[in-house]
Amino acid sequence: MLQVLQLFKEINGRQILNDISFEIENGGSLAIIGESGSGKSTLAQLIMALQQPTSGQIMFNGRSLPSKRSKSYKEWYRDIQIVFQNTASILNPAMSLFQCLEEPLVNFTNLNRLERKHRILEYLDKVGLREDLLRKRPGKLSGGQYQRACLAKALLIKPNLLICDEIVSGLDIVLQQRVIDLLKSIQKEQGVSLLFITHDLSLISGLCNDILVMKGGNKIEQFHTSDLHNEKNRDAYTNMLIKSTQMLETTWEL
Ligand SMILES: Nc1ncnc2c1ncn2[C@@H]1O[C@H](COP(=O)(O)OP(=O)(O)OP(=O)(O)O)[C@@H](O)[C@H]1O
Repeated sequence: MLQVLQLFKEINGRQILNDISFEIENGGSLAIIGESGSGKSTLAQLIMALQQPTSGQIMFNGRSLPSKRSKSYKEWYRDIQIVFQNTASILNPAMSLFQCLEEPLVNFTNLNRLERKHRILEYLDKVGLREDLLRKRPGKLSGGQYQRACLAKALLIKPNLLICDEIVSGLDIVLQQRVIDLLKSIQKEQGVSLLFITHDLSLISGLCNDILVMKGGNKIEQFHTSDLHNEKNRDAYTNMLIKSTQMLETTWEL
């Protein structure tokens, strides 16, 4: 279980996160929504131990957040994987896609060469990429292929928690749906917990059990996804986000 307790983050005297607490049960899924600059990515970076909080606690399956230099960092990083919005630097441009995907398997598993190859082919298929792409350098992949390759890289070591930070924002609507469907089936098959960060409410239904709304570094509210449209119980800010999503969808249909 992931537990985030009274988390504060200050950068250059500015409060970026202000008393954030939430939990994700093993196999559970939480969407974090909020406008640009609300602190969503900073929160993800803290959970990945890429930055340290000013105060507060992050626990995963009973262990505390390690510092990046500590021995337990490797274990933390094996259990929690992240796919970023801006993925351009995730895959080493000097390696083939096969080498990029093999790297985490070498670092985090005891699989032999043949087993690694099978695992890579299995996940390549899951994300809908062709085998012949494995010989290519990441720079030769299209944006959608690159994003899906990053997802395969994060998933093939079978993490317990996957953090997705705006991972479908740059994709067209067909690819967006494909990635969402993939996440749903991976959740079902592997029981991976999911923290799905987005500013787009329309992506969440059927994917996440709970929604946490953030604004200006503060947690506005958290509720079950089925209560999203229960307008009377929702904060005015959440209702405003819902309305703006509906307006965008209507414009799209016209
Ligand atoms: N290293 C940093 N130095 C200074 N300010 C920072 C730093 N990192 C984040 N911020 C500020 O913290 C606030 C929250 O940023 P963050 O990227 O976490 O928000 P976000 O909700 O993920 O936004 P987006 O959806 O646009 O990615 C922003 O105002 C940002 O400018």
